[in-house]
Formats: sequence, C-alpha cells, structure tokens
Amino acid sequence: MELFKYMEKYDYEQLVFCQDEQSGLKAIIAIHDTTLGPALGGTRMWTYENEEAAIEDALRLAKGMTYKNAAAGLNLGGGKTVIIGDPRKDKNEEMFRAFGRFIQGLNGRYITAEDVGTTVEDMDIIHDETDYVTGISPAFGSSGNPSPVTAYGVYRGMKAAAKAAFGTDSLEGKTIAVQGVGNVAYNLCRHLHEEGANLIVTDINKQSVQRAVEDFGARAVDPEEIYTQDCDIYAPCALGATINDDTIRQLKAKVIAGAANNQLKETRHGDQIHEMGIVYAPDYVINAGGVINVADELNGYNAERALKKVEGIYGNIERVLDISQRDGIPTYLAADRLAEERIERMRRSRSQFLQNGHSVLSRR
Ligand SMILES: NC(=O)c1ccc[n+]([C@@H]2O[C@H](COP(=O)([O-])OP(=O)(O)OC[C@H]3O[C@@H](n4cnc5c(N)ncnc54)[C@H](O)[C@@H]3O)[C@@H](O)[C@H]2O)c1
Ligand SMILES: CC(C)C[C@H](N)C(=O)O
Repeated sequence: MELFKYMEKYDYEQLVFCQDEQSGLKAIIAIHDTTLGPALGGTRMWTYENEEAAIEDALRLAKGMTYKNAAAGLNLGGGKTVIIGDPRKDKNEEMFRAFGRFIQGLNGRYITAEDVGTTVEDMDIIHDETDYVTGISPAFGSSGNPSPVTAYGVYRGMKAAAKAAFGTDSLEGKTIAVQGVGNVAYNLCRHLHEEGANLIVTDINKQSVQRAVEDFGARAVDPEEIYTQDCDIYAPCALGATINDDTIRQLKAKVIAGAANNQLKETRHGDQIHEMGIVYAPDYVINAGGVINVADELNGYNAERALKKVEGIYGNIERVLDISQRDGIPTYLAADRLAEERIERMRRSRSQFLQNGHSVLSRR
C-alpha cells in the first residue's frame, strides 16, 4: 500500500505507529479528521494476517468514526487504534500502560475507548497513564462498557428501518438473523426477544451461541448459513465487509440493520442492495450509541442524558432514509451526505481565534 497516496485520497491527517518491545505492544493509531473536535474512536485488538491488513483496518475504521461522530451530532472528529495481537493471549498490564503513554503524547488529539478485543478493564489501565480515554469503570464516574448502549441504539435504528420496509416499526413476529452474538448483539437479542421477535443466531464462538439459544430461544445456525436464512432482517454484528459479492446473492432479508462497522465491502455493494430494494440502515449511523454514550463523559457523565440522545438514532435513521428517497440515492450515500455537510459547515464557520479556547475535557 502506498500510504501517503492512500492518506491523501481520503484526506487522513495522521498515522501513528507505536512499538514497545518489553510489553509486545504494536499499535497503529489512525486520526482521520479533527474538524469537529478531537478524534474519538475505540481500540481494536485483533490477530491480523499481516501489518498491511492492520493498517488498512485502522484507516478504514478511523474514517468511519469521523462520519459516525459527525452524523450523530457530536463535536468530535474520527480516529481509531488497532493493536496487533490475540486479545485472549497477548494482553498484559505493561502493554496498555505503554499504549496509554503514547495516547498522552498526542496531547488530546485522540481519545480512545473500547472496541472488539478490548474491555473496560483495559481502559482502566490506559487511564493510569492518560486522561484521554473513555468507557472506563463507573467507579471513576465514567460510563463503563458501551456495548449495551450501542445495542439499544441498534435496536432503535432497526425499528426505524423496519418501519420503512414493512410499514410498522413493531418487530413482534419478525424473524431476525443475527451474525455474531458478542457484547453488542447479546444485548440486542435481549431487546428483540422482549419485543417478540424470532431470532436466528450464529457465532464462531459456540458458547456465545449457546447462551443466546438458552436465554432467548434463538435458533442456531453455522456461520456460513446465516446469509441464506429465510428472515425479515439481517443484523451483521460481527466484523466488517459481510455485505459483498458472495453474500448479497444469498440474502433474503428486506432490511439490513446491525452493529458491525464497515459492513459494505465496497461502496458498490451499497448500490447493489439499494437496487434490490433492501432497506439498509448505514452502519455508522445505527451503531453510534456506544460513542454517544462514552462521549457524554467529556461533559461529566449523565446516563439519562446519554440514553436520550441514543434514542434519537431512530430519528437519525429516518433522516437518512428521507434523504435517500428525496435524492434517489442509496442510504450509505445519504448518510455520507449528512455527515460531510455537517463537517463542511463547521469547517467554514471556524474562523475566530480564541485566546482561551474551550477545552473538551474541561468539565470532566
Ligand atoms: N461494542 C460497541 O459498543 C460497538 C460500537 C459500535 C460498533 N461496534 C461494532 O460492532 C461489532 C461487534 O462488536 P462487539 O463489541 O459486540 O464485539 P464482540 O467481539 O463482543 O462480538 C463480536 C462477535 O462476533 C463473533 N464473530 C467473529 N467473526 C465471526 C464470523 N465470521 N461469524 C460469526 N461470528 C463471528 C465473535 O466470536 C464475537 O462473539 C464490531 O464490528 C464492532 O466494531 C461495537
Ligand atoms: C468509542 C467507542 C465506543 C467506539 C465503538 N467501538 C465504535 O465503533 O463506535
């Protein structure tokens, strides 16, 4: 990959490589855009096939956060970290402390939180070295694990998408195929089960599947079978790029609404599902609940205020669907338009110099 060419093409600001031999830390912090404020985005720990795959993931996820934060109405830019390693085997305290020091070195340009493979406990260790971390333990007056709140936002967004597809936002009796029943999707399944939806679940982790079967009466299928299920809604809640050439032709769902980041392998897949009449709730709009929740910490965390904002994901999805219909464009483009217009408006309006500018962490 020609890095500068890639960064120039999508207008990335900064890419930071962090290495600490003693702890085994190999981390890549990607900062995409800080027009709206400091770049906030989680830290993913994953076993990448090679370094290029890790860099690419960090870059793609960071850009997603710029759009997610902008579309959610947050005064935050977009960034993300990937740590190369197996979260089940390679973690240690020194690693997250070393990582925390690297974050501190960025002096507030980047603020982290959880993502796949990292936990509240990891964030607490990072917090030993830096203030620029969210999603830390409630004992610190913080918001804790963002996953249940992300799940609530996905549930709200799914209802809005269902309304557009089926004429009602009730999910009672609807069959929903959930791919990956990890932290977010387990909580999503709980909301769906409580509303009377029928659940089909899959995961590469058999215990996670078993838990959903036992707790919510879900029907389990093998990972590759999830795409061919007779269902109303497909909820991708594992990793990205599951909407691709292979899977689109297998899908029977009328709605795609799930938690995973970067669900479209390429943008043309968003065009394709639009042409097929599938209502697609764009990933970064529907899964913004977690970041909305952790971002509230920057104002002194208030769970009620955060949850109210997360409820608004229903309206955000409706707004995207309206733009899509009005302009005759796929929903992923409508979401991009919403986010880009806000960033552009703010870019143009930021012209006055303030001697003592407002600090985003001032009330924490
Ligand atoms: N946690 C959050 O608050 C949050 C917020 C926004 C977006 N997301 C995104 O939502 C997705 C899920 O996040 P999470 O926190 O629940 O992660 P998680 O690691 O707890 O859950 C992911 C699950 O997917 C499973 N999985 C992985 N590959 C699979 C495959 N090929 N087929 C089936 N299952 C597979 C894993 O075993 C795991 O159980 C991720 O893409 C994440 O980036 C999470
Ligand atoms: C800030 C975090 C809660 C970020 C979350 N992992 C996301 O992708 O939105």
